[in-house]
Amino acid sequence: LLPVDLGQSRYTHVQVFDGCEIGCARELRQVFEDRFDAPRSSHPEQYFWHPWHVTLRDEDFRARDRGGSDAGEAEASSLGTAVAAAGAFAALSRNNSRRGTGAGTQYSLLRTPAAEYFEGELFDKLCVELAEFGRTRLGCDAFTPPWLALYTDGAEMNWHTDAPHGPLAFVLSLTPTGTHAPPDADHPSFFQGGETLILKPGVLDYWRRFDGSRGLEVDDILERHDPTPFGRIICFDGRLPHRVSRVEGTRDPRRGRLVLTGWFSEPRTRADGGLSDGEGLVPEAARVLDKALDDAFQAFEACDLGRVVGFLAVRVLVSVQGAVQASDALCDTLLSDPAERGDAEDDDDFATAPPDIAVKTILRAALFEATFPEASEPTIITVPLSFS
Ligand SMILES: O=C(O)CCC(=O)C(=O)O
Ligand SMILES: [Fe+2]
Repeated sequence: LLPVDLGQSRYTHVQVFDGCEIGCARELRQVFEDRFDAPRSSHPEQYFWHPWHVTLRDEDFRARDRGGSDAGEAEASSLGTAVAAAGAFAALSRNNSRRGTGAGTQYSLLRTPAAEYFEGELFDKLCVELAEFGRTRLGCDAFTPPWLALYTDGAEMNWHTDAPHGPLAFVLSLTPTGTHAPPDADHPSFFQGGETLILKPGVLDYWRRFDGSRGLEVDDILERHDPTPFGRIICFDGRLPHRVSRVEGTRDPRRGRLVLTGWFSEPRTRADGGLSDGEGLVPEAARVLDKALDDAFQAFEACDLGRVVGFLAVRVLVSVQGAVQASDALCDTLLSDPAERGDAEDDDDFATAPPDIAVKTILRAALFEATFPEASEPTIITVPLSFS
């Protein structure tokens, strides 16, 4: 589990945070509840929801080709549009030959941009808290405009990936504890399903160490994350195929699955403490960090490591004397390209292929060699590194 010393860090595809990481979660929920207070009258705020429904019929593929919900268009306009187009586009293979399934559902749920649904002040608070959560827990303090998504009976998100959106997807549960239970659970619930299902990373490397002596069952293939308890945050590598299982049961929005979702994105270096200039590092310290990173990158090249892809957020602790005392991974989705990885490794774990580990070992060494300026108090630096 992260954070852990860089030398020990391994690809971590999901991190789950229970407890009250987002302090305003209850207020967000309350706003949602309040909108049901007078069900027989009508207020403008009651009309925010968009029924997002994307099928596997030809027309919905054609709509994408026309640019209706297309990443090409999204890039040209706002980030919000990009997110709107996101799931649908990412879900469909870039290979245009996939056509004519004819029926079936890719996405079917209600959603609305959280920035529209919540009033300015509360939304600002949410953004501050999400940024703080991302910064301290994951090393990412920027995120795409979040969505509020509502699932009642029949709603689902079919299998897809979100590779282009940012290093980590997040799902904050605003679903009351106790409303959900898996099928065949011992206790009753308002709905079943609505779980975030993620294909296990090992399944994606299926043939590498194929064991024909043993059959796999659902828990060997999929990882399941329940939509409750309330306040849970699931952060995962959106490059992995994932879905939200179909909700069955309640049609009452108050008893369904309500989540706030988005992607942490555009990370930048942050510093807190003696060497901070408020956000980043003071120039003299920034030069030391740049030099250490430069050294590390030169060493990667000299070692001719294979291709490594993913995201690494490193938290560096610097003493008042300027010595590096710790370098921990907060977020680690680094993987080696199997095509360049060879078969030399003896580690059973798909995630622990050598080049990505070498990257971290080298980086750790370079950071520990750095000497930062002296300061009146220790400094915590968060360094986000994207490898592509
Ligand atoms: O709600 C979830 O658990 C996942 C949401 C998701 O995959 C998405 O919004 O792309
Ligand atoms: Fe997704």
